[in-house]
Amino acid sequence: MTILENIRGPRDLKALSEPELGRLSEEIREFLVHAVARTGGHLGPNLGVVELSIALHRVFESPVDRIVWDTGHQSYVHKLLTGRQDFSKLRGKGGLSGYPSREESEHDIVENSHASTALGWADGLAKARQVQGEKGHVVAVIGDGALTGGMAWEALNNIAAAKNRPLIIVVNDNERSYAPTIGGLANHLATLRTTDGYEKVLAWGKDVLLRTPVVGHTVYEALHGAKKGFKDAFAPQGLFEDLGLKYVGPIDGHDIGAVESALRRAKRFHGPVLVHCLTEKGRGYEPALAHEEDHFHTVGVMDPLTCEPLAPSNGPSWTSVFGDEIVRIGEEREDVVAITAAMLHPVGLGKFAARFPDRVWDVGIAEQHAAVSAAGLATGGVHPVVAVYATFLNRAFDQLLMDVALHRCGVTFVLDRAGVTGVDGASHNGMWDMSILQVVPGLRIAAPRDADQLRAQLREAVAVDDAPTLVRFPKESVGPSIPAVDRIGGLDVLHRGERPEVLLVAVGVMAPVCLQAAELLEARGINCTVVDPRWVKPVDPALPGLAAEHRLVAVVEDNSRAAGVGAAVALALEDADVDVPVRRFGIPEQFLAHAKRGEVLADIGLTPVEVAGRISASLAVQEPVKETAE
Ligand SMILES: Cc1ncc(C[n+]2csc(CCOP(=O)(O)OP(=O)(O)O)c2C)c(N)n1
Ligand SMILES: CC(=O)[C@@H](O)[C@H](O)COP(=O)(O)O
Ligand SMILES: [Mg+2]
Repeated sequence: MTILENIRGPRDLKALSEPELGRLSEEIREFLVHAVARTGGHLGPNLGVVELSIALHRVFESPVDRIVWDTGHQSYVHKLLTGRQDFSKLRGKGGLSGYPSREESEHDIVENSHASTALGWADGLAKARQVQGEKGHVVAVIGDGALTGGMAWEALNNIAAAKNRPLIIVVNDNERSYAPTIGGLANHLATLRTTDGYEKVLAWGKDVLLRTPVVGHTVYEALHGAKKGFKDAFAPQGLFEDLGLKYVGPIDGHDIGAVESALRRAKRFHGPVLVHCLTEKGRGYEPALAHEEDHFHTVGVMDPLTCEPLAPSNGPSWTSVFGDEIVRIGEEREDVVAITAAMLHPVGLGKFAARFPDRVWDVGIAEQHAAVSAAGLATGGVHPVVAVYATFLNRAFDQLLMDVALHRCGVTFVLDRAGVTGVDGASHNGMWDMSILQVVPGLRIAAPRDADQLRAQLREAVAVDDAPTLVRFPKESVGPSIPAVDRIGGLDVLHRGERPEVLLVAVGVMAPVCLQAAELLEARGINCTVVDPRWVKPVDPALPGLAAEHRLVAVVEDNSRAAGVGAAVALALEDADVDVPVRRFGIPEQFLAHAKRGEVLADIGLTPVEVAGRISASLAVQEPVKETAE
């Protein structure tokens, strides 16, 4: 039995000796590399928090002490130490989530994988403790990347104001988001990282002075309580101390003893305290440390020895098609610039950045700033392309509405991971964009069905300079091109049956589903028309008239059913006094459990069989069409 196998819960950590803790760290790293290589997941971030997680669970008494993980992608070690060691189906259907999960454990609190929220959660938890007179510590673990998010500073502003409300912030500073963390904060953290003199002097002072009879203790207390000036001489605390937080660090985040000592000091402090831990993303696994792009932030299924991907590639991804086309556009249009929120490569801007380094900005994990800055860029005379994952645009809704759209700024948003993403769980699905953005006046939304359409719609989008535009596509390989057989208004006709009864409106990647559903229906004698609107907002003016020629309209989208494209089409028919029934196929108003994208789509009925079945059933209950006299 390994030491790790004997850890059933945090209590089992308390009695381990220093050598045993060292062995445990090695066992955990060995476990992580092999387990995550088998399933895919956040290998780099978790290799970086092995000692930190062990120290946290030795010093604090979770779940009475509340430990909140920001973003939560780095909670695998926490899971291993809190009774969850079956990683065989990590992020898979019925297996462990890749993020904290209340359903899995009482030790887990925040399931939201959107960064920069942990300090806000901790602020609330600490206030609740204080109001109820409850004992127990509140600890928030936040990465240096997540600290670049505005919400973290809103929380810090509140936390620092409450001098008598204990709250411990552990900054897991590995100097990276995916890429090296950017901005003034990153530079400040770097300053703190390189001036650890104060801690060393303090450690020396404690060691020597406390052994010095009579005066030693007094001198040590004086040293320890030294004014800010003394401390600044060794480690300019600046930012955090000026905010009113006690700063402890920088601490070697891979030295369990040092981290424990710092956490115990923080524990004794009756107010907000920040413990700055220096860690290494990918620690202990050379291929991760050598991976300059992101230190194996997320890996697919791979051979742990060679790091060769083992999952079959099904051809180019939507991301790569976007990444190549935006470079071509950048060659033709000097005014096109790009913005990423700490995800340059994941959103496909790596090639653009290499080609046009002065025309791309990484704003940190700051989607709201990205949108407002884009409004400024557009007003300043250039055309910004803001590339983010669909789910993360949610937090920039107000900025898109009130800064970009209200001022009719020519900004193009490119949403990757739109629709069901699957393995990253509920908060990662890009399922809300085409619902919440329906209410943005002037915004135009495109959903390409294949690579050719992505290229074309992206070009159409960046050509608009007096309104925001948005192009969205999913996390999967791009399928084969789907040619149009006709065009009606702005609608691409993909299929036109004889005397069709059903109009299938295929939104983006749902085109193959609709074409297969049409085949199934026609096998039952129900002929269909299948159209791809390309631009789903505003609804194409030709759609109501086309709908009027059919008995039923079915809108199929990889987006929430509520207030989605289907709802917009129904409204357009109503406004045109076209009383043809509309059936909406999309994602139900649920938080979807983690599973593969295909599994989730099947579970929610976004398959040809389900769509055809529902349409057939709808027609069956309709009044039969009266045959008009010949
Ligand atoms: C709002 C938001 N934007 C982007 C992401 C994507 N994302 C996940 S982890 C990560 C980097 C986090 O860096 P850091 O907080 O330093 O944690 P580390 O991975 O270094 O441990 C990013 C950008 C996210 N989860 N949330
Ligand atoms: C935690 C987080 O938000 C990202 O790391 C995300 O998990 C990446 O998702 P992809 O694997 O789809 O790029
Ligand atoms: Mg980091």
